Amino acid sequence: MSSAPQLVVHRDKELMAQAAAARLITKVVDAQAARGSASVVLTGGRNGNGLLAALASSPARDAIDWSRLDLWWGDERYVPADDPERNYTQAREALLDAVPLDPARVHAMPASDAGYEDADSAAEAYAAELAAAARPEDHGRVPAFDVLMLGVGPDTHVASLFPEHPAVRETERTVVGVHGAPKPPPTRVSLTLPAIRAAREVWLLAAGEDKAKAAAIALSGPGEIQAPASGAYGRARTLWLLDQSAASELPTSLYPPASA
Ligand SMILES: O=C1O[C@H](COP(=O)(O)O)[C@@H](O)[C@H](O)[C@H]1O
Repeated sequence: MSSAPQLVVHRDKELMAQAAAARLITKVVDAQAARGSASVVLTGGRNGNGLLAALASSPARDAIDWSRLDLWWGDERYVPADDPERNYTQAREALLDAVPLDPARVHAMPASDAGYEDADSAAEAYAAELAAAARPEDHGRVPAFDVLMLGVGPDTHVASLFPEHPAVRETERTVVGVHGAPKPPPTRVSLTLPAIRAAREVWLLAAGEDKAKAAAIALSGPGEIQAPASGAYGRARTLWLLDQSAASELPTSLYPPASA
């Protein structure tokens, strides 16, 4: 099952971050009410961190039972644990250090000094962690994440799946080591498209002028090898959350007139 993308366009990136944070709170609260716990995959990058910061400053964040939330990552820069470029470190600064999470449910991807031989072995270990968390009803090797968020890069990359790169062609493994990424740092660990597509909902975040071309290309239907963002979809829903700048090169037929 896959879902056609739905688009929501907000006035600017601040409003987009606040609205997406509100949407995430509701989604997590609903999943916890329905299933006891919720699982969310975080993204790195400016838009993802903006959303986390908006969540941190929202009074409604207390509606979430943080102890019953599993957090995973879509990708990680393969750098030492104390490197400020790590997506995990940036997420901690934006939100995670301020909320009462259960540390056993915070599934950071390994740092380069965590004792693995290389990014490929680190990826294998993360794939094993995901497989161990998948329940029989998830029907796969990764949990059926409630929400998986992806920041869309200006070149249409999502997670660490870059256009024409070997990682975006992966059809078997759920997590791979990425070598020679065009955006620094060159070595990374990333979920693959098959793992991303196991999520119930995939949310693609694109705010800012530098995302306009990427959104237009990804939503105009090229293949996922050329535009990885176009291959990211959820089983129940695929949602593009944009601001007007990022939507400026889209045909207006793709979304209703911009709201707030
Ligand atoms: O390097 C990365 O970049 C993308 C997008 O980042 P942005 O700053 O252009 O919004 C992000 O989705 C990914 O997680 C991250 O590792």
